[in-house]
Order: sequence, then structure tokens, then C-alpha cells
Amino acid sequence: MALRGPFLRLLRTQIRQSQQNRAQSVAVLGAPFSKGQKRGGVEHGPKVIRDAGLIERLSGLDYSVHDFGDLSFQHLEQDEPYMDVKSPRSVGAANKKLSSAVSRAVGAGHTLVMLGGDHSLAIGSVSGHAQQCPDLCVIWVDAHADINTPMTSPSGNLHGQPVAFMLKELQDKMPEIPGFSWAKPFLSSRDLVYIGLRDVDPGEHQILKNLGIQYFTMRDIDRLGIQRVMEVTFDHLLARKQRPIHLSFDIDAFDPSLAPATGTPVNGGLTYREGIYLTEEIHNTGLLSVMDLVEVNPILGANQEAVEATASLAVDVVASSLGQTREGSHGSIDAIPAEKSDTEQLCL
Ligand SMILES: NC(=[NH2+])NCCC[C@H](N)C(=O)O
Ligand SMILES: [Mn+2]
Ligand SMILES: [Mn+2]
Repeated sequence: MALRGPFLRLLRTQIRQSQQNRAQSVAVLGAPFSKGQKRGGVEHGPKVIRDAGLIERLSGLDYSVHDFGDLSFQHLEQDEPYMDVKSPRSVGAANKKLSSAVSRAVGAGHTLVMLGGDHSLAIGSVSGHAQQCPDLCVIWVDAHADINTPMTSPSGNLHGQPVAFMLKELQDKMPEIPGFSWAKPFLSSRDLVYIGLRDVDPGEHQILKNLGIQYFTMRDIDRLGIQRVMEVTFDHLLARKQRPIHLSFDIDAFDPSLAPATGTPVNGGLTYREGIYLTEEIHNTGLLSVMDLVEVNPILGANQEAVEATASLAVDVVASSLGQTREGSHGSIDAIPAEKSDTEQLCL
């Protein structure tokens, strides 16, 4: 189709409006923390993801990017397990710090990208987000449900338990854990959707079923296709009202052939195209407010190539969540010289 003067002006107005609707400012916050699980190295996640070019990619998407650097977490000498839960005080303190940092960044108007670190960090990230946006909803993309309580956890690792700290419905199933007196549950189970599950513990399965949580396993993706999965996800979360989205993306949602450098890989994960389609659709809602990208562990890559592949996949996921498209784009309509564009045809 060819466009001339008046149509071009209309197009310009529309593009300006869509640019105004889009958050202009993205903040990046690193959380180099690994005590939610036993394998060292995941604390280097923020560094390798930055080294893979994250900031440059986001700047190229026409955002003003604020890199807040990495939080620094205190080392606690005394941190005995509580019941079977490992490092409760360290995980509690790190998440408390992260929660206020996320709350401040969101309060200042940024769309925030939190780079982990292990997935226990979602306790702080989602709760800090909820302080500013109490009506948020959560899309949890992961091979795992991370909804064990200290009683159901087979490992005692807190990166397998963050969702249990958030859900109001699990309040009476959660003991008082040292380090977590600040953390009060804030999320309803109907405001959460899982995508990518394929390694769910028995106690987790029972919770998912009892609470009627909406989830899509890899089998569901095989059956329905990722497009339908995203439609049902948004129907479930956004049909009643539009509200901010928290995307918590565990890199192990991807197939280990694409994301080998991670602590708990599970075969049969998302393809590259499923992962990118999923994040493109989240961007297209215009509602993404905070995202976590967690569990990239450079020490667990078999070689440098495996580490770089995983980190660059993480960059692709973040960029696509924030508007990078496969069809390409022309940043600003103002880049089209005014005289030319008024006289020449603009072909769409
Ligand atoms: N964020 C993760 N990678 N979590 C893996 C959890 C594995 C297992 N379900 C557990 O509770 O220990
Ligand atoms: Mn996982
Ligand atoms: Mn996880």
C-alpha cells in the first residue's frame, strides 16, 4: 500500500502515540546471589549477561537505559538450616534488600529488568514490584514450579520455593523462617500462570491442583501450540482488567541444548522460537512492568561456547520482552526526512 501526505501525518501521530504509551526508561539491576541453591557460579549471571551486550541491545531499542549496577549482599557467618531449609537468613536478607531496590525503581517510573542470581530472588523482586503495583499479575516461565513449601521441598533449596512465599492461599502452610519476618504474602493464586513446566515435585503438583493454578506444561505447549497458550494466559490474567505484568523467566525453561549453563537443566524445554514468541507477545500487551532473568550459571557451561550461548539467549529474551521484533522496525518516524516523506510514497 502506498501512503501520501495526510495518511503519512496520521501514521506519524499514531507512531508518536505508541511511543508515548511505551515506557521510555528501562532500568537494569543485577543481583549476584546464589544461596538459594547449592551450586556456585550463578552469582556471576549478571556479569555474563551484561558482557553478552544487554545494555547496548536495550539502548538500540530506543530506550533510555539506566544501569543500576549490582546490589551487594552481605555474607553471614552464622546461617544454620531451619528445618531442612538451607541458608534462610542469607536468602531472607538478600531478598529484603532486593525488594526495596525494585520498589524504588518501579516507583521512579522505570520498567525494570532484574538479572539473577538464583530464582529465590523472585521473592524480593515480585514483592518489591507488588508494593508499587498491588494489582500485578505474574507469568512464571520455568521448567519448575518453584512452589515447594519447606515441608514439601525435596532439596531444602529456597530457589525451589519462592512462589510459596508469595501466595496468600499458602499462608497457613508456611512456617516462620528466620530472615523472612519482613515477607508477607501478597499474591492470589488466580493471578499467576506458569509456562514451560516439566519437572514438578509431588507436593508441588498437589498445591497446583488444590489451588486451581493455571499452568501450561511442555506437553500443553505440544498440544496447543505456543500461540494458543499465550492467548489463554492473557485471557486468564487480563480479561477482567488490564494490569501490570511481572515476568519471572528462569533460563532453564529453554531446552538444555539452547541454555546449557544452568543449575537444574531438564530435557524437553522451550525451543528458541517458542521462547521468543512468548516474550514478543508479552511485549505486545504493553503491560510488562518488571522482569526477572535468572539461573544463568557460567561455571556450569561445559566450555566458553556453552556459556556464551546461554548468556546471549538471555539477552535475546530480555530484548524481545522489551520490544525487539523479528520483522524489524524503523525507530522513529522523525528519521524519515520531512520533505521527502511528504512528497515521496511511503510503502508499507
Ligand atoms: N529455580 C530452579 N531452578 N528451581 C529448581 C527446583 C528444583 C526442585 N523442585 C527443588 O525444589 O529443589
Ligand atoms: Mn527452573
Ligand atoms: Mn525457577
